[in-house]
Amino acid sequence: MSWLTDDDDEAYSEYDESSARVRPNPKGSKPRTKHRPDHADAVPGHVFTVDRGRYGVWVGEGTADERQVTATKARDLGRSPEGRISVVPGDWVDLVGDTSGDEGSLARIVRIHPRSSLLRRSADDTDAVERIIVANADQMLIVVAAANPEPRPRLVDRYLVAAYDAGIHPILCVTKTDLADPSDFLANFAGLDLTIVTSRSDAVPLDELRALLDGHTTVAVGHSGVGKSTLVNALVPEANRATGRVNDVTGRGRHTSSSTVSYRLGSGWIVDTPGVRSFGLGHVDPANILGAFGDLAQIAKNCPRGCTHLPDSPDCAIIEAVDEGVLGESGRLRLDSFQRLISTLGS
Ligand SMILES: Nc1nc2c(ncn2[C@@H]2O[C@H](COP(=O)(O)OP(=O)(O)OP(=O)(O)O)[C@@H](O)[C@H]2O)c(=O)[nH]1
Ligand SMILES: [Zn+2]
Repeated sequence: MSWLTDDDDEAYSEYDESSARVRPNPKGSKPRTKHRPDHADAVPGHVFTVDRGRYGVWVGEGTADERQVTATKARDLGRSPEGRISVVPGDWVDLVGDTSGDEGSLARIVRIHPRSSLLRRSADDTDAVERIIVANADQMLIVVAAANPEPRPRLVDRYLVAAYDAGIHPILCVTKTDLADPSDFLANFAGLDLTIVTSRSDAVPLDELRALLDGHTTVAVGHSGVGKSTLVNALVPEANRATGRVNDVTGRGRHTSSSTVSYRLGSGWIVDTPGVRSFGLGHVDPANILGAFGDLAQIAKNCPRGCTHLPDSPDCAIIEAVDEGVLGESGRLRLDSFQRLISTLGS
């Protein structure tokens, strides 16, 4: 299956929205950017936030010249045969114009460096139009509360699918463990390839989280009100993300943080996304979803060719294994998750 291979550009080519192509193996080939206007004086930078056509870019990171530059997108960057090109947090870009970072100065982004990953979502499952959330992330921190709001395994499944589809390693962080014991909820994810951390605001496991995040670009996702901002603020005090109160009646948080921002964390980055309420997967190839269910994928090797693994599939090895109790009750739940997701995508 192509999603498993590191060096398979073809698997990604249909998703290319731009001349800045996804290059799954960062150490592989040369940059493939087709449009190469000769901006010999361009300087590289790292996009940390985007706000209404203005891009916040770190330039000269780690040097005495380190500065934050505000930039726009050059017009020729916007004209690509494949369609509109978006620049997103996490992108490495080349800048021309006034790159001083002085008050009121404005630079222009003329190139996007090849991306090692792209995390996308569509508005809903039937919508193939996708939005890119972040580029170059290699980890996803899925934040979910043990209670208030109640954890939803299905939502986590969806994040997992998006992560695996993008080749990003998921970490599940359960917050508010002072309010409820997350064991039953976590049983849903037994056997999956993901790292699990538990947290409570009066005892955030900072050392554990920092060790997991250091050296990585980690995109933090989670439903509004789960305590993601609280977590980001604990990890990156200067982030100063707005934290909101969860409505006691509905369990829903207010939309308190609105733009995606990338913060430095040790030698890595944490990218905080605004309360993503919907996580449509209209752009995902159903064949890739099995990747989020490692134990099922293993068993699926014994399925008949072309097996959809849906309830009516004849001789499906996964269904048989679950019926025989090989994967226990949690295996049944995961098969259920998996089937729900592929049938949602197929409709
Ligand atoms: N009891 C308890 N409350 C928490 C914990 N973490 C966060 N909260 C509270 O939960 C509410 C929501 O926290 P936020 O950090 O704003 O949640 P968020 O996920 O960033 O929400 P948005 O900003 O809306 O995206 C706040 O009132 C927090 O004080 C925790 O571990 N335990
Ligand atoms: Zn099958």
